[in-house]
Parts: sequence; C-alpha cells; structure tokens
Amino acid sequence: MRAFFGLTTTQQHITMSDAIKHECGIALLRLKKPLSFYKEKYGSSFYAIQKMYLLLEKQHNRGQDGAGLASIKLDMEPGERYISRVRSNKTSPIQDIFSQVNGRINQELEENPEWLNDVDAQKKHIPYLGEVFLGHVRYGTFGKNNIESVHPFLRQNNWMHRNLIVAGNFNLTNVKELFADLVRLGQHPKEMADTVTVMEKIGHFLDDEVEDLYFELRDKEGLSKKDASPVIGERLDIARILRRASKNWDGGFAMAGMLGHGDAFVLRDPAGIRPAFYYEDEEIVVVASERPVIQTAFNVPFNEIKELDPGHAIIIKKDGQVSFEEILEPLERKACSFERIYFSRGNDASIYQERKMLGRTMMPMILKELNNDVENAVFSYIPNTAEVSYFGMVEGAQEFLNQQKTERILALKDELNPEKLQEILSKTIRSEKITIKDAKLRTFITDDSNRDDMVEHVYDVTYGVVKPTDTLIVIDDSIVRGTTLKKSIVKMLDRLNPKKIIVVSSAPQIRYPDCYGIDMAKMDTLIAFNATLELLKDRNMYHIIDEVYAKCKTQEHLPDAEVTNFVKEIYAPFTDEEISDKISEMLHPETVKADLKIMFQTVENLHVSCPDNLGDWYFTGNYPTAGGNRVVNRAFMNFVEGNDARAY
Ligand SMILES: NC(=O)CC[C@H](N)C(=O)O
Repeated sequence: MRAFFGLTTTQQHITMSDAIKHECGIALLRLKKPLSFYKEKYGSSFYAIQKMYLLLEKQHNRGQDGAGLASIKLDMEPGERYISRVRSNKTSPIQDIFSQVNGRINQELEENPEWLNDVDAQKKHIPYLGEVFLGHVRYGTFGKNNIESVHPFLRQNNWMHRNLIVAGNFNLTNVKELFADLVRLGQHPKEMADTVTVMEKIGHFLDDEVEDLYFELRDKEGLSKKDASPVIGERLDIARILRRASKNWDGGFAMAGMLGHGDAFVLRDPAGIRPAFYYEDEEIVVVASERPVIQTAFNVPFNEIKELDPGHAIIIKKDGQVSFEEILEPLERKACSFERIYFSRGNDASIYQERKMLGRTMMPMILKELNNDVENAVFSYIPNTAEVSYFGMVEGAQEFLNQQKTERILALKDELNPEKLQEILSKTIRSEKITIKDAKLRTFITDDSNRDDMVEHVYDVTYGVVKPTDTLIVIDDSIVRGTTLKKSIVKMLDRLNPKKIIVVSSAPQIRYPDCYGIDMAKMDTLIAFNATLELLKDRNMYHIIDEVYAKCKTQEHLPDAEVTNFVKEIYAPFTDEEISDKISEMLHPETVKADLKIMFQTVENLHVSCPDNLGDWYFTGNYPTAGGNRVVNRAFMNFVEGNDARAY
C-alpha cells in the first residue's frame, strides 16, 4: 500500500526521470614499494586507501547505485587475512564504504596504540592495508541494485592464486549464452548476474592454468605442492587466461581483476567502447575509467596518462612488472561518444574542448531558427552537464555577432563617428544562468497528480532577465525520454514569458538502445522512437512496424554475425528535422504559451566535435559488435510484443 503521508524519497524519481543511467567506473591501484616507503615519503601507510578514496570520489559521476573496494596484501603467512572487501548500496555508497574502512582502521589503532608507527604490525593486523586495490562505482545495467550485485565480486579459494576479485565497467550482449556455456561445462552458477558469469569464465580458465602449472612443476621439476605454490604465482600466464576466458565476449568492457597472490589486470574490449586509462611510475601503477581522475589524484600531467589499447590488457604481476598484451584482435575503434557528451567529467582536457565544440557546431542551426536576430535572444543551459557545451555555443554566438558588427561598421564607413561606433560595439550576446536545479527537493505526498506538480519545481528559474520579445535558447547535453523537459523545464521556462523557447540537445536524437554499459535498453523510453511512431501513424505508414517486426522475427535464430538491424527502416521515411519537429510537438505542454522548438546535434557534427570517439550506435543504429544487431531487433520485438524486459 502506498504511504499516504510522510517524507519519502521521491527525489530519486523526480530528478532521475530523464537522466540516462550513467556508467560504472573502475580504479585499480598497485603500490610498487613496501608500505614503509609511503609512510616515510607521504607520512602515512594509508596512502593507497586515501588515493582510492579520491579515485572513486572523482568518478562518482559514473554511478551511484553502489560502490565497493577490495584490497590484497602481498606475502602474508598462511592463516593471516590477505583479502579485504567492502561494498555498499546505500544512498552515498562511496562515503559509506570509506567510513566503514576508516572505522575499522581507527578502531584497530585505538585498541592497539603501539601499532601507530609500526607499519609491519599494521599490515599484519589491520584490514585493507594492502598493496593492490580494486575499487568500483556502479550503475547497474543488468539485474537489480541489491548489495549482491555491487562490485567487486569475489571468488574464494584456499589456494592463494585461485582467489579472484573482479569489477568492471561493462555490458555484454550475450551473457545468457555465456551462462549456458558455464552450465555446459558442468558448473552450477549460484546466480544469474553478468559479473558473476564473467568472473566464473575467468575463474574457470584460472583454475585450469593453476592445475596445468602444478602438474608441470610436480612432474618435470619434482616440486611439492607447498613449494609449487609460489612458483605457480610467478608463472601464471594471465594473458592466456584472459584470451581463453574472453574469446566469446560480445560487448563493451573494461574488466579489472586481482588474484589472491597479487597479480592484477584490466582488459579492454576490442572496439574500445568502454574507456580505460593508466599511469605508471616507480611508485605506483594506476588504471581508471577517466583520465583527469588520475591527473588529479596523483598530480601528474595529461600526456603521461595513456589510454589502454582496445583488445589489450594491462597486466601487473605480483613482482611489479607491467606488460601490455593483445588479448582480442582489435575491431574498428568505436569508443562510446556518450562518454564525451555526458558521462565522463568535463575537466578532461580533450573532453572540455569537445563539449565546447558540440555547443559551437549547433550555432548555424540556432541562427537559422532565430533569423540571425541574436539581439532578442537569451542563451542559457540546463545545469550541470551542459555547462561546457554552453560556453562553446556562446562563443559561437559571439563570433557571429562580431561578424555582424564588422559588416555594419564597414557599411557605415564614412558616416562613422564615435557615438555610432560605440552603439554598434555595445551590443553583446545575452547569456544568463536561467535554470537552477534544486536537487534536494523532496515531496511529501506521493500520489501521482501531486508528484507531477512537484516535479515541475525540481528546476527553478531566474526572474527578470527575459523580455516578452525574447527567444530563450537553452542547451542540454542530451534528450532521452523528454519527461523532465516536458514536466519541469519547459513549464518553468514559460513562467518567464519568452516569445519562444529553443531547447538544444548537444547530442543527436537517441534512436536505438544501448547494450554496452548504458542502461538504455528499451525502445519506448526514447522520445525519438515515440515521435517516429507518431509520424508513421500520421502518414498512414504504421504497417512498417509490422513489416519490420516480421523481418526481425525471421532473424531470431540466425547467428549474430548474419543479423541485420532492420529497425533502421522505421526511421528511413523521415528527415531528422521531421522527427525533431514531432518531438517538439510532443514535448510541448498544453499550458505552455511560448513556442517550443527542440533541435538536435547532427551525427556529422558529433563526429567533427569528438573525432576519437566515433561510437554512435544509439544515434545511427550502427553497432560495433555483432551482438548489437541482435539486441536492437530484440528491443524492437519486445516493444511490439509489449514485453518490458531489457533486450540483452
Ligand atoms: N554500467 C556498468 O558498467 C554496469 C556493469 C555491470 N553490467 C552491472 O550491471 O553491474
């Protein structure tokens, strides 16, 4: 039964109604020196834990469903704990895990003050005080948000090197097949979670490798079980394990792992869909999903942080040796452009420029809509992710105004006097902070009609800067479902009584589902799809839906490589503009007096703006892996069949 009155956290539902589910973030850190080194140089043996906190906190943009941290202590004696792990799916999960970690550490130090400066004793007794760390922030794309789904996942064993800890930013299109493979191998996975499936896949070949090595050491070198153990750790061929494990993975991934004895790795998918960056010096090796995170946490320059090559793994052996191995043959590079548009932090040196370019390249379309009348225009943005593209848009507007001024000055030439010149030069682009996000807004009463009313107030507006003759141009990073726009933003903006509202999306129309790590797997959650359905109805072309469905259906049993994305056919009869106009119509609330125009970035300009991240399947339907075509057809069939499931 619904609670009638009480402070409920519909905040989540209100502010997230339109937001795309972000990505996951990973952070792997290896200390190359003994703990005493960090204590001496940086004043604390908890150096790595502090760095892990920074690495995760600086990636909190990537996921708020949960967070986790695991650590490995090297060279511990039998019977001593060497693996620690903590996970949380509370409201502020990163805060929660680190307050648990700190709590444990402080408690141990309070109870044993003699350990305060004794690094050896600390390592022996205090949890988390290790040399290899794996952290994760999660936004689920598979299964639920329960604590069992929070990374890192742990596969325990009494053999040190058979302990496997895994965390990833990933989504595979064929998890169900991989799961079936495991069952075929005689395994009995205890849950149907994608991360468990991936981990068990790696674990299976890890076990194999350990066993092979053991028999080899026993038979050829006559080593006892006990003596073989450390040698197995040294000789474990991580690349071979990863090659065998990932052979049939279809998807986007940055999979990170640690083994009980201290080896660690990160493997990136062959199309480079998911990001991974690394940095190494004499003291540390670090891998994270975003570059500036490493820059900030370790104060190192941009060009010293490298991107992990697609299809490659960085492998850090227990002895600190770092190597890079090709695990999967690289495909054409199709790094996810949404990382640049929206997910990743805008303070990355390249992303910052790319986002500005995304705003700037929208200018010709905006000017056309304004009939070049920039004087009666107010430029603004939706906080906070569209802020950078807004700067680019305003720069573009300024450039246009300067051109106009130049032309006027040149036309006046002889008649020019200081007053006239002053008058021309005094014109500026009006750029204002119009929308304010009141993220903390909560509702008291949860019945739906009231909620809509409250949703309207998630954003507030700045009064007094817009005239009734003005057009208000507001840039947003992307428009998925359009719910927040319709229910909140447009209504709020209309209170300022502008003549017209233009909402600019720095991303193109999202027409297809994602299956590589963004939780966007259903067609009818996309406004571009819904608008296209309306257009098909308007023009008596709805039969296309049945035809495409029939075509999808015939492919159901084809191998992935032979599947075609037939969903493209439903968009084919229409121009981008027609779809955008339909979207404008659909997102125009009845009560709003101002004209509304919604315009989207073009795919060409997206590529111009983000030249290294050409992954654009959600806009174009061009999936970089074969499984993508299966997923998009499945998503479409799900829609037609009224099935609300994710399509992978
Ligand atoms: N966004 C992600 O990378 C999610 C990772 C994984 N598929 C999960 O749901 O836990």
